[in-house]
Amino acid sequence: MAGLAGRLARRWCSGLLRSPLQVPALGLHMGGPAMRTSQKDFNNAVNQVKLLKEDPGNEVKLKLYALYKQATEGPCNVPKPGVLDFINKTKWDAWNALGSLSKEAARQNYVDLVSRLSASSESPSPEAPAADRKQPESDTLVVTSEDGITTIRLNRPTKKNALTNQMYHDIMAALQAASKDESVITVLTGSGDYYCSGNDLTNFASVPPGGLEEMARRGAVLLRDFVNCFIDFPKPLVAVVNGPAVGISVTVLGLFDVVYATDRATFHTPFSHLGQSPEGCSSYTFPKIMGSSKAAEMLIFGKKLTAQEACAQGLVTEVFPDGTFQKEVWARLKAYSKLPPNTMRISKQIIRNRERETLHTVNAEECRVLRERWQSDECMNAIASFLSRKAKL
Ligand SMILES: CCCCC/C=C/CC(=O)SCCNC(=O)CCNC(=O)[C@H](O)C(C)(C)COP(=O)(O)OP(=O)(O)OC[C@H]1O[C@@H](n2cnc3c(N)ncnc32)[C@H](O)[C@@H]1OP(=O)(O)O
Repeated sequence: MAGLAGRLARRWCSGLLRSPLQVPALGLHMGGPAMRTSQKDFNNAVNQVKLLKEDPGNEVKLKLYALYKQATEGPCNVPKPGVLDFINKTKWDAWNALGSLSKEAARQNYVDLVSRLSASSESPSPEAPAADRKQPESDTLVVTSEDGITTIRLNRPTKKNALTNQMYHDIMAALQAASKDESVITVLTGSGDYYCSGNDLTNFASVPPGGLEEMARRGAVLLRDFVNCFIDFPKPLVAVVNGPAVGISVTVLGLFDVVYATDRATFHTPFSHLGQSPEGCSSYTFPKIMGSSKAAEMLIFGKKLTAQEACAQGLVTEVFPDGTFQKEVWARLKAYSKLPPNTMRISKQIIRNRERETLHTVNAEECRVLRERWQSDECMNAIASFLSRKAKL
């Protein structure tokens, strides 16, 4: 499943390549001073776009759209679409960002861009990174099993391992499989410089036919099922936090048995900034782990903890220098994986079982509250700000 903005953008961008940008036909009035780019060059470039062999990606299509509008209509002169009209707002932002660029310069830029795209689509370099090409969904999670350890690796480093809807499903399936496989320890970790940047905010951009209400209902069901998998996981569960962690990737840590972190990691739950409320049972586990006032500072005010602070508060088991993190942690986990599996499982059960029912109740309540939050103006505005690149943490 693709995210909201991505999907919306893809939908209009694909139309954009089929018909000349879904804007008025090219009966252009391009008089004025001598131009380096003739109307014929420009018309040719518009036609050439439709013949590109490779999809140039959404960013480029957005650039083409904006240049086309500027070249044909001049500076953006239409009212800004509403905050929830994501597609048109993204297009408007791109056009508006060209400011007072002249029609002539926009035409030239458009022709230059198309000519670069045509050249690269004629001679593709296999070594060139396919930045705009979408990875198959299955690549965003990599599951391996070795030395008695099943490792579930978030593998979307270019998006800081933000969790798409598909990834929630894949992680649930991986946990189900790991609970039954031969391994004795299960590890969750990330690829690249981040552990995980939390929920992919574009998940909220795909508003289904039932509207915001239906989107919030589906989100709450998915979140509840996802967190339940952590509550019920029967074997020792270890987080190897290889970098900064945000949102839901932090809150579920309270349901892990052990959390190892690089000293580069940070722990951030910016729910108030996003008009959202705590999940992952953190409204229960965090006060229990670190005391209610420290938990409030994280969950209400969004205080970001360093790895050392998170360790001092009991959320992290141990912090390692980044240079030796992987080596030290995996050596230790390999040694632990030689311990008797049944004994470890039984010990986990006796530690966790007492509060399992409570955790399910907490999870259900947090999802109920979030379902309402996701329909609030505060939340929608925060997400729209992020999607329009105006805000980040
Ligand atoms: C089923 C629903 C369940 C819902 C459960 C609810 C969970 C709540 C949460 O998880 S709340 C937390 C949500 N996360 C965020 O708010 C983080 C948003 N991201 C950022 O603020 C920043 O990206 C950053 C601080 C994580 C990293 O900043 P940096 O400058 O180092 O890197 P970039 O911003 O350039 O990021 C690289 C690209 O990755 C995209 N990206 C990063 N995080 C997310 C995200 N959470 N959602 C969507 N996209 C994300 C970012 O947009 C860049 O993409 P681009 O290269 O295409 O521009």
